Amino acid sequence: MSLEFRHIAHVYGQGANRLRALADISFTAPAGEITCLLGSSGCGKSTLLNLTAGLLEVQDGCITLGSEVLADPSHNPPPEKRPIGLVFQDGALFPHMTIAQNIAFGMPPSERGAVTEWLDQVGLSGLEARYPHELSGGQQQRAALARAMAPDPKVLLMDEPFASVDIVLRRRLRRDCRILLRERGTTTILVTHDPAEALDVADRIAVMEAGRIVQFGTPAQLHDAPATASVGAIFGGAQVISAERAGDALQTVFGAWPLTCLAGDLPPGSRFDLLLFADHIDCVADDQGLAVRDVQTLGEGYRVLLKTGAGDELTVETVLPVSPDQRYKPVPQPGSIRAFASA
Ligand SMILES: Nc1ncnc2c1ncn2[C@@H]1O[C@H](COP(=O)(O)OP(=O)(O)OP(=O)(O)O)[C@@H](O)[C@H]1O
Repeated sequence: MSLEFRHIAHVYGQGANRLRALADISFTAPAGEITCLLGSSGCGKSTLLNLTAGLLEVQDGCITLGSEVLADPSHNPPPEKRPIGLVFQDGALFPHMTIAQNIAFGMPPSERGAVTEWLDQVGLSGLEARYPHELSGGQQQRAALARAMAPDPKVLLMDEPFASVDIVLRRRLRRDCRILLRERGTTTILVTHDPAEALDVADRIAVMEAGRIVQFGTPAQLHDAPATASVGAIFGGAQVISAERAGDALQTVFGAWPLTCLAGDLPPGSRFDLLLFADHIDCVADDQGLAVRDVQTLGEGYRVLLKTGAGDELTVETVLPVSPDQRYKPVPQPGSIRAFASA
């Protein structure tokens, strides 16, 4: 079943403490897909998740599940009355119950025989009699996932579910989770601030900034036609810098670059956000250029951090050797930069 958000707004506090956390959020998380809410800290991801779970009351707008209203200002059922499973960052297993008891919690008594299957599905066979503190962080997250999914919820909400496990295990957990969710066709919303994680697991991504959806689409749609420079910067190695038009050039803190470095036309206006990639910028020795702050050796070539006198930094990648004592001018390759009207 698809989960649809229509014109959701949310305010915390009153008077001088009033804070608008969400404004006019509308999108549909398609049935059986994984939709990621991606954005930096404080952009409103958890608020939207908590409104869906019933941990917060919907003040404005409407959330529907399939053809039914899940919540609106006149109808805010408590979490236990919603067909929703929840997984948080720390797993939040019941500490006084064994892993088997945790997974069985919420399952109808007639189906509790399936606990063994769930233990197998999440790779915890043989650990059913252990208590949560006797498992590793990753194993606890697997148990939390099984507990949330065992009652067969129509929707699964996950808030930074892999954040507390180390990077190697995180990749495996993500992969296992993605496979399991796809197999079961569970409509899932996953909150993350990590673009790599969103790209790794998401069928769709809702990019959030300051309480709004900046863009909603598949990873390919976001890659091919980013709505803003910051959406484009989700993809590895991208940098965003400000520029102004100065005749036939773009003036930046790193120098003036010809309009021929643009991919496509310059949008209307005079101030722009430029999206550029480190491996599309050449590094030209120039005594009037920028100082080298750091050089990192890559498999082939070097990643160089250049710095202006005012402290602005730009990363470039080059196959030519770079001397830390030499100054360099960064020169973007023709057709390599995308320009967006500055907000
Ligand atoms: N209970 C609350 N009372 C007042 N303000 C709150 C409350 N909860 C969240 N906020 C504020 O609402 C805004 C959105 O918070 P929210 O937790 O939804 O963001 P987030 O994107 O999930 O952030 P993070 O990634 O850090 O968890 C922030 O400015 C936050 O300070």
